[in-house]
Amino acid sequence: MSNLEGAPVEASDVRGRVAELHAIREQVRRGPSERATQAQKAKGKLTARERIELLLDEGSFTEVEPLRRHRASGFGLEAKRPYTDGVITGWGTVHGRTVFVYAHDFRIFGGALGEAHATKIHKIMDKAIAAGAPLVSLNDGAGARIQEGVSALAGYGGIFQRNTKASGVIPQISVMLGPCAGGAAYSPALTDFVFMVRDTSQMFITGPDVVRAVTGEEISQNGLGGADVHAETSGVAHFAYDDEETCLEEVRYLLSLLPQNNRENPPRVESEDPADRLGEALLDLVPADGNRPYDMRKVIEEIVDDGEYLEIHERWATNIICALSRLDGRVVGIVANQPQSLAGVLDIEASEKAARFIQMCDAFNIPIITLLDVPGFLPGVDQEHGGIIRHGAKLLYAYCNATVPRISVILRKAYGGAYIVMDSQSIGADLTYAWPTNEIAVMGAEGAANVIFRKQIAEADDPEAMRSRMVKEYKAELMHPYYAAERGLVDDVIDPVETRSVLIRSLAMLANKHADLPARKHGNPPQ
Ligand SMILES: CC(=O)SCCNC(=O)CCNC(=O)[C@H](O)C(C)(C)COP(=O)(O)OP(=O)(O)OC[C@H]1O[C@@H](n2cnc3c(N)ncnc32)[C@H](O)[C@@H]1OP(=O)(O)O
Repeated sequence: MSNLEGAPVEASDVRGRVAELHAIREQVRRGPSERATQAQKAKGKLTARERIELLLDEGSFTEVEPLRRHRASGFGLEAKRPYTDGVITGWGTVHGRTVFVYAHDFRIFGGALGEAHATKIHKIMDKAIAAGAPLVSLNDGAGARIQEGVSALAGYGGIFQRNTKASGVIPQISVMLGPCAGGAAYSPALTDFVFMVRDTSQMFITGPDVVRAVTGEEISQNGLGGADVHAETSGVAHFAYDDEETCLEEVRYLLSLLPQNNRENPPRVESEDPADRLGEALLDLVPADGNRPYDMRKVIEEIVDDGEYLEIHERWATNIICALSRLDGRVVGIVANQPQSLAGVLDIEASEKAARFIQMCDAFNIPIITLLDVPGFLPGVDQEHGGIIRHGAKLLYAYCNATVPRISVILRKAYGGAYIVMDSQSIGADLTYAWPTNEIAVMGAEGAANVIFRKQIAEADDPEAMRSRMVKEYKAELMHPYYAAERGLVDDVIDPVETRSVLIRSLAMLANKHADLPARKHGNPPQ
C-alpha cells in the first residue's frame, strides 16, 4: 500500500498490484486530509472534485495525470509531495459534448502553481486545442508557488501562451472560485468568459496589503477584486453568482450555446416556439416618442425562442445589451441599445463591451442581430479624454471585421456616427430593417434645426415659433420613416410584430454565408 507522501509498497502478484492501484486511487480521490477538506468547506467552498462533478455530465470525467507529483526541493518540499500536485486535469462531457477541464485543489499548497502543476495544465490545454473542444478552468489558487520560485513563474508563461494560441479556436471559460492573484488573474483575462462567485472569489494583480503599502489605500479583498466589483465596475467578469452550484449550472448553459471550436457552427436545437409567431406586445413595449425610455430586454424576450436568453456583462455598461439566444433553434448574438440606461448612448465602456462580444460571436460562427435605438455617442470631456475615439473605434472595427451573418433592426433612433457604427448597411450588415417608428438621421431634429436654421431662428420675430416650424420641416423632409428605405439604406420597413419571423427567414437565407478575406497576418485593431 502507499500513502500520499511516500512511495508505493511493492505487491507481489497482479491482484496485489491492482489492489494497490485502487488504494492509491482512493487516496487521490479523497485528497490530502480531512482537515484540509473541512477548512475548504469552512470558507463556503466546494472541493475541486465536487466542482468537476457539478460541471460535467454525471460519471463522464476522465482524469489525466492523477499520480503526478512535484520533484522540487527545499523549504521542506521533499517531504510534501501530494498526488495531483494541486490541480486536477482531464476531460468529460457537458450535454454530451467533450469539454476539457482543470481545477485547482486549494487544499494542496493553496492551489498554488508549481512546475509540475503547470505542466499538467499545459498538457490539458494542448489536448483541448488538438481535440477542438472547449476548455474550462476552475480557479482556486494562490498564484505562483512561492517555494518553487521562477520555475513557477515560467509555468504561467506557458499558460498565457496557450490561452492566446487557443483564442478564437476553442471556447475558453474561466470560473473564479477562490482568491486569484497575480499570474492567476491574467490567464482568465485572456479567455472568452470569466465567471465569479460572490464573497468567495477575488481577482487582483496585487492584494490589499500591497495596495496599502504602495498607495496607502485601505480596502478589503472583496472591495478590491470581488465578484460585484468585476461584474459592475471593471468589466473583468462577465457573470457573477451567489453560489458555486448556480455558477457551474450557468457555465453548462453557456457551453450549450457555443460550438466546440471555430470550424463548427453552434448547436442548433428543435424549437417549439413557432417561427411565424407574431410579437403583438412589441406595439406597446416601444413608445413612438423617441424621448420615452423602455426596457429593451422585454423586446428581446418577445422576439427570441421562448423568451430565453443569456445576458453577458449584465451589470456592466448597462446602456448596451449583449446576449446569446436562439431564433428557430439557431444560436444568435444580440447587441442592443438599452434606452432605459443613459438613454442607450454609446460610451467608452459600452463600446468595449459590445466590441469584445462581436469579436467572440464572429470567432465562433454566431450570427449577430443588432437592435438599434441609439441617440449617439455620449458627449463630454471625460469621454473625450478617456479616449472615446479609440474605444468607439473598437466597436466599429469589430463590426467591420465580422464575417458572420449580420442583421440589424432600427427600432427608433439611429443618429449620426452611432447609427453607422451599430452595424449599418454601409459597414457591411447583410440585411437592415427598420420599424415605422425609425428616426434615422445625422442628429435629432431639434439639434439639426438649431444648427442649419440658426440665422432664421435668431432673426425671427418669434424665435420659438420659428424653431418649432423648422424642426417640423426638417423632420418632414429628412427624418420621415421611409426616407432611408427610399434610398435603399435599409432593406425594408417592417411591421414590428413581424420582427421574429423576418429575422428567422433572414438567418435561414444567410446560413451558408461565406466571406473571403484578403490574406494578412492579422489586423491591427484599435486598443
Ligand atoms: C505571478 C504570481 O502569481 S505572484 C502571486 C503569488 N501569490 C501570492 O502572493 C498569494 C499568497 N497567498 C495569499 O495571499 C493567501 O494564501 C490567499 C489570499 C491566497 C489565501 O488565503 P487563505 O484562504 O487564508 O489561505 P492560507 O493563507 O492559509 O493558504 C492556504 C495554504 O496555502 C499555502 N499557500 C498560500 N499561497 C501560497 C503560495 N503562493 N505558494 C505556496 N503556498 C501557498 C499556505 O502556506 C497555506 O498552507 P498550509 O495549509 O500548509 O498552511
